[in-house]
Amino acid sequence: TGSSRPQRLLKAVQRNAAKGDPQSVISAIDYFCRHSEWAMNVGDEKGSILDSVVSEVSPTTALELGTYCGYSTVRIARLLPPGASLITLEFNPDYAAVARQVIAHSGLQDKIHLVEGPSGDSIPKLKERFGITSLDFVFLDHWKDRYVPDTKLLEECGLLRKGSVLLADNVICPGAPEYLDYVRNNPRYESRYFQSHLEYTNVEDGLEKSVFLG
Ligand SMILES: Cn1ncc2cc([C@H](O)c3cccc(CNC(=O)c4cc(-c5ccc(F)cc5)cc(O)c4O)c3)ccc21
Ligand SMILES: [Mg+2]
Repeated sequence: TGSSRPQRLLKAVQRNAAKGDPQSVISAIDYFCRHSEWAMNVGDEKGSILDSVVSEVSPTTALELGTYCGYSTVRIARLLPPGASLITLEFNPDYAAVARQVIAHSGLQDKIHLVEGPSGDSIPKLKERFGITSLDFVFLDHWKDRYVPDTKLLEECGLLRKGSVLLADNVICPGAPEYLDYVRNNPRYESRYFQSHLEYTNVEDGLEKSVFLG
């Protein structure tokens, strides 16, 4: 049978991006998604907002929920300070296989730990598995109905500390209404909405940045 969209996206990276050059990997994916096939990467417009938040936080330990093809994984990892690392969770083995190759092409594999499996299973094991005490930054981009349960799970596992920053994709499209309700009406979070557009379109979407107050 034929190739999948993630596999075609990977081919575009391998053909058009320079090995070891994260920016060229990002540009190759954005070009492919604008001119060949739309794919659910955070994209360049929301990606610039992601970049500014990651740069501001400069996390030592970062977590991403939902790797997909590794586009935002590379975007985040390229901005990490020396010695910092990004853990990214992906349950779909086909997506994980493509993401590993996209990450390898970028040359950032030493800063990234891709864990295969559902977030609900992996989150409780992060402390023991990676020897972390808390997370400085979390990017939520997996199933939108998992944003609230996984945020509660991060709290329960003691993975958030005063100042931990959560950044959630797609809070308008496809939408995460329960999540917006949770973080905006919770005294333990200080939230702010960054208006933007759905990747590669002019449909409204945005990112919600929420700081855990402890
Ligand atoms: C539990 N667990 N643990 C790890 C983990 C990892 C995954 C996968 O990475 C995965 C698979 C399928 C869907 C998603 C969520 N993403 C989306 O659904 C999305 C949609 C659109 C959009 C917007 C408009 C449309 F018309 C169509 C799609 C735009 C976007 O940016 C998205 O992120 C994530 C899933 C559950 C997981
Ligand atoms: Mg998304």
